[in-house]
Amino acid sequence: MPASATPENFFSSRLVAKGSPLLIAGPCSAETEEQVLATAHGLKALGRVDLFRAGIWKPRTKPGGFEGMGSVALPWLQRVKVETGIPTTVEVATPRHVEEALAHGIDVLWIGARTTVNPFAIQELADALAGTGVPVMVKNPVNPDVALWAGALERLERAGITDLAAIHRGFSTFAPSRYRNAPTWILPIELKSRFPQLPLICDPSHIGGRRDLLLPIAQKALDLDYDGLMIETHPDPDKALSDAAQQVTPARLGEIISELHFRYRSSNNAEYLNKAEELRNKMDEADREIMEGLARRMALVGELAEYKKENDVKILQMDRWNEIFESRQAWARKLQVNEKFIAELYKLIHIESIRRQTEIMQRPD
Ligand SMILES: O=C(O)C(=O)C[C@]1(C(=O)O)C=C[C@@H](O)C=C1
Repeated sequence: MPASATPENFFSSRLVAKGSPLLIAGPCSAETEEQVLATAHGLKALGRVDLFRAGIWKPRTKPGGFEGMGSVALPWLQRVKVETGIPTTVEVATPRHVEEALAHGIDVLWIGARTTVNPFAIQELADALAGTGVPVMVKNPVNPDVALWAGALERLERAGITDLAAIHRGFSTFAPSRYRNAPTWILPIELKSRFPQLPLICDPSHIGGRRDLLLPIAQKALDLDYDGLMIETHPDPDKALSDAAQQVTPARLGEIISELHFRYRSSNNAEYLNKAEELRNKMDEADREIMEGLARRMALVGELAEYKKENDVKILQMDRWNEIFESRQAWARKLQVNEKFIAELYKLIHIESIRRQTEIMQRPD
């Protein structure tokens, strides 16, 4: 997938040159020329912003909200680049957006979560982008579907757009959550394992939806080896026309960045390497024991299934299952293992046990 670092590759070359995560910042929406320039100069003063973002065309959930200033705001971004030297990025959702953004010298484009879900829209964008050589960032689709995210990246790559990055902005969910969009970290990790060279950027503003969550989310992303952060900033966040609760001033962004702890991928310290290896060996042993325990359990399930079959007894035993489900969580509490994790693990074990028993019950004698 996406090309490895070449000098003209926007993301990789900046990452290599900087040696630390990329920082993308700017307002959720461009509202006025003054607001855009005030934000940009505030960010310039931090001295570490790599890319200035602003929403020009805003896909809103409900009609009647602020839908962005549209093309009139593009010259404001041109001024940002001239006055601060920071390259700019906007969200594009249609071929017309691509054309207008490129005509105004926008350096990088991003595709939003509501567009990534739609392969027709992505294909139209890929066709419009073909041959432009413009760097593109692809946000995750709103629904937790890593294949759609990967599919969008592949469509762009097939159109010859190889200067790509992915943005993790969280996923919609019905379940109550402290987040605006559930991070579901396992999905970006899955994307990373499919495309190891692809820069991965976290958008804590859309995941958290609240200023106080920016720091912990950004820290977690850095600890998960993300390559960059995109954080919304506004000179007067409470008065922002969109997403007021999640925006921070450029000065606050500076504080957040200084509070972040930048860790290393690994260490050359011999003592660390020895100790890590020793602990990993012990973890290998623990995993082998877990596996042996699971194999023993599944063999017992098989024996029980044969016996049930002989005696015409059903697979599902709700009382026994409830007892197991409760008692294993109690054991977890006692052993200080995360109860929710054990609950999820036992749901999987139950499903596997049922699958195994079904196989035995339905096997012709
Ligand atoms: O105890 C049983 O009857 C089983 O079938 C075993 C088992 C389990 O794996 O623990 C599986 C299915 C039942 O719903 C309850 C428990």
